[in-house]
Amino acid sequence: MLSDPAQKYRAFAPVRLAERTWPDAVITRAPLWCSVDLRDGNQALIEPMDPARKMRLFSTLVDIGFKEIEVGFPSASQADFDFVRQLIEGGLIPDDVTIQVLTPAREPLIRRTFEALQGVPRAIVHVYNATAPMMRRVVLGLDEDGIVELAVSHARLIRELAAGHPETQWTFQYSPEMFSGTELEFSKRVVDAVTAEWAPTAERKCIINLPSTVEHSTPNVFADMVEWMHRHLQRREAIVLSVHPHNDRGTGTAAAELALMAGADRLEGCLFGNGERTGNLDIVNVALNLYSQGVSPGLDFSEIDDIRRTVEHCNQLPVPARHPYVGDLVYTSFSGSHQDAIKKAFAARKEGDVWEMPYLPIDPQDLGRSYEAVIRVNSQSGKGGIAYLLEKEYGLVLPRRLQMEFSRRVQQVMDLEGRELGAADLWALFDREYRLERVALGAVRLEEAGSAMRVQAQATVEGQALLLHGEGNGPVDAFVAALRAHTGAEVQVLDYHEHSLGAGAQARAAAYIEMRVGAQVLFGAGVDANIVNASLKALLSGLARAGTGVMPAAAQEQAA
Ligand SMILES: CC(=O)SCCNC(=O)CCNC(=O)[C@H](O)C(C)(C)COP(=O)(O)OP(=O)(O)OC[C@H]1O[C@@H](n2cnc3c(N)ncnc32)[C@H](O)[C@@H]1OP(=O)(O)O
Ligand SMILES: CC(C)C(=O)C(=O)O
Ligand SMILES: [Mg+2]
Repeated sequence: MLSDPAQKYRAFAPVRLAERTWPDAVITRAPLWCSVDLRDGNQALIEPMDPARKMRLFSTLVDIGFKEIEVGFPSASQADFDFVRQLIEGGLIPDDVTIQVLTPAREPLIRRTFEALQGVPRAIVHVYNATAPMMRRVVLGLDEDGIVELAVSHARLIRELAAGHPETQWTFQYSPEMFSGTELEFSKRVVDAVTAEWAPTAERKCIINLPSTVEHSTPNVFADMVEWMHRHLQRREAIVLSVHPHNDRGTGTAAAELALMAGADRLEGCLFGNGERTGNLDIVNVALNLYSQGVSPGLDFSEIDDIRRTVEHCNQLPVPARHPYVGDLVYTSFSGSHQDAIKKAFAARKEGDVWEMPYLPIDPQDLGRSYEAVIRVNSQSGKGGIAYLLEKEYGLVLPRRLQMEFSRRVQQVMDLEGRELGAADLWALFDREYRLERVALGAVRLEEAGSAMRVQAQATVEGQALLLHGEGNGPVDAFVAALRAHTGAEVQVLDYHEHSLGAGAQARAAAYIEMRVGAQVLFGAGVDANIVNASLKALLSGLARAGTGVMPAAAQEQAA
């Protein structure tokens, strides 16, 4: 890299726009959307879509709700020409959808474009030519007058060819290519000349599309340029003002949103931002940004993963894991403090509440995503995330101090294995740590003895059979007395929690008991169909975890 990049690169000149209004504007309704996936997206693919892929993407775009779809560049190739014919001849264009096709301002290519459109009920003919100074000089070798003449003569040809097919409802669209790099006064001059030729009316508008063919400036400068055009263009009332941002600086979405605030009516872009170089505007991003503000985008992304799969198949390009709203990881928190806040916010949330969820700008379920991936546990996670997963996936509601105890165990495993632990891993670890499978109760007899309760129980702990006898003021107290007698250790219950797991005939109880065993304070946990047995199992679990010798039943009998 250069130590002084100014030797090679020029700063973009700001726009002198007095009293710009866009900074105070608020977007309260969706723009008109036009998908250019099948044209700008397609022309940027390593392998352009085959007809089957094009058709699949077209029908997905229709299902999403796009009413304007640029379906190709029919004069570029036989494949694009045939695709347009297939749509028209197959009657595959829904009545509320208008197809759009792109052509350069070149006579043979415009004529070929009209051939492709024969018999179409409605169409947008989109013509472009270079207007930027560098392109005028280097590509076309024309001065400003020459460019205006080029644009107007081809606009005229389009009007004339369309007039020959009154059975079609035509809309004309013009793009000064590299609007983002063209002097504003000159963009206006060309556009005004084109609209003078087309003579649109408020009832039959034309579309003027302002592309940031290459993104050169901060998005506020693009917004100034759009507002300038919005204010200065002739026949504005007869124009649908469209923008077509690309994403070279990574600010395509910002540019599109600020352009809407600056007076644009329509956005062109691609699903998940496919397109030339860094891509076209990501329409999904803007649409869901609107949705997150309570504005209906008029596009349906309820099954966003299905759409992503289709787009990946058609484009043969992956959508990255961090991609806004759709990437695999975009609703996932790994870090402890985020998980803690999400868990608490879910617990505090009531049906019908406005969505106010830390770290989740929209509800993943609205896009067909489950909450499963919201929290994932790795070495950056804390107790909140672990507890969330066990609760969401296995119904265990761990008391806070048990969460802290178990998360230390999880951390040890994580440090050892250095990998992410899923809900099933956590459940397996919980099961192992709290001996859920390794504590069993056989016959348990409880009987009242005056005001006391007497218990006699057969149990198996870590493969050892036990016979337990004790008396206390309730089943738990009596069982604690039995454990005390059995182990000779001081056993004391410090805290007790239980809840049901599941509902109906399959319901079980989970019990968590914080206990002192000798000098140790720790938790035991038990799950059983019977609530008392769940508690007794929790006591045995704690005892086993404490490592206090549990005597087998045979040895016990001998000792007796
Ligand atoms: C910003 C955008 O996305 S614009 C859309 C871009 N998309 C595409 O280009 C995809 C489809 N394109 C194609 O298939 C081809 O480029 C075609 C069929 C359009 C044209 O192919 P070719 O005729 O072989 O020309 P090629 O693309 O190589 O070069 C363009 C030529 O047209 C000239 N040209 C460009 N615009 C115009 C114009 N409006 N009028 C006259 N000539 C023009 C260029 O100067 C160049 O001329 P040269 O060959 O004498 O130097
Ligand atoms: C043809 C035009 C609209 C284009 O794709 C661009 O300038 O990016
Ligand atoms: Mg483009």
